[in-house]
Amino acid sequence: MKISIIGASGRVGGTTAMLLAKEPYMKDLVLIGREKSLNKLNGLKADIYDALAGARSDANIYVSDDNNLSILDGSDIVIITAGAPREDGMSRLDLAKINAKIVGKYARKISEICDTMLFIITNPVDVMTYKAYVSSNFIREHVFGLGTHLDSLRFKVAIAKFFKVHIDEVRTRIIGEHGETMVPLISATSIGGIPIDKFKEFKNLPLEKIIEDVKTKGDKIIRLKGGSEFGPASAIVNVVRCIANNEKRLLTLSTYLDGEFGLKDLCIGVPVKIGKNGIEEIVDIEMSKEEYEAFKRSAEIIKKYCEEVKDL
Ligand SMILES: NC(=O)c1ccc[n+]([C@@H]2O[C@H](COP(=O)([O-])OP(=O)(O)OC[C@H]3O[C@@H](n4cnc5c(N)ncnc54)[C@H](O)[C@@H]3O)[C@@H](O)[C@H]2O)c1
Repeated sequence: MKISIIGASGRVGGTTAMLLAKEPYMKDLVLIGREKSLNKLNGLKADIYDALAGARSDANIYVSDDNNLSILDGSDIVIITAGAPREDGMSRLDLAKINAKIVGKYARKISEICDTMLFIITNPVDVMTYKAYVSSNFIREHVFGLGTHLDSLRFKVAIAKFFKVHIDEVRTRIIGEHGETMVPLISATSIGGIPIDKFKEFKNLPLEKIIEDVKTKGDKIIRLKGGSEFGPASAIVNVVRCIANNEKRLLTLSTYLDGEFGLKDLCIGVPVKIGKNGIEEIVDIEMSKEEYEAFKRSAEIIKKYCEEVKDL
């Protein structure tokens, strides 16, 4: 596979590059950054090559600045992690507007160069996925964002630790915004195939605290070590692996809705089947009344932001 990363000089882009280069299906990995990041990207390339022999990977790594995006031609997937960090006094909408210009510009240019899949990581990720979709001429199956996949993984770990079971026994997901209004789907949570609320210990599960921890996990990691990278990069590789191996797993990614779940013209985290064709199905599940109400509230907030950035 040929996979390109725009924003590879950053934390998430760099760690994703390292993890991806070791995957068995990787043939060509392209690292893109701004001109001023070229030294860093070349250092990253040299460092990753050192790691490949032990991993028995013979992937090729290429580096380019973003003035030469034609190198993206032939990419199966282009991952966008480029974005400005939130600064003091900046609202989420301020950041959304700045990053929408960056993501929109790249999405438009990429769609002029090649037919590929766009995988958006830049925050606010639902709004950026929408901006990438409307700025490119790609079909919606080929434009998706990391959405609440990482949040779902964080929730899964917390449940496994509480019930003291192996992580693989837990099935769960969080849908909605990758942000404050995310919605945990207890109705879709099971341990060893048994609905979680059938367990006696369920009544002691500190659900509100766990959800608050999931919501603030990113901020906590930023405070403690400057930013998260292993979690997001591993979540990104999960998704890429599904596409590379045509795994058809049900993950929770941000995708463009056109009537599913009663919603239109926004991108939001929902269960999707993912395989070699990208988003192969939006899984329009039933949820409890309370969950659906919370999901709709989450969608309203994202939609407002999408409208603000649509024509930037
Ligand atoms: N969706 C998720 O679950 C999730 C998880 C973690 C991080 N993120 C987001 O991913 C993005 C990257 O995070 P990070 O920790 O790697 O950040 P970072 O600051 O380490 O890296 C950002 C990258 O963007 C580039 N960049 C900055 N301004 C740019 C501009 N104007 N034009 C082009 N490129 C520019 C930087 O050079 C760098 O390569 C952020 O938006 C972050 O919020 C999303």
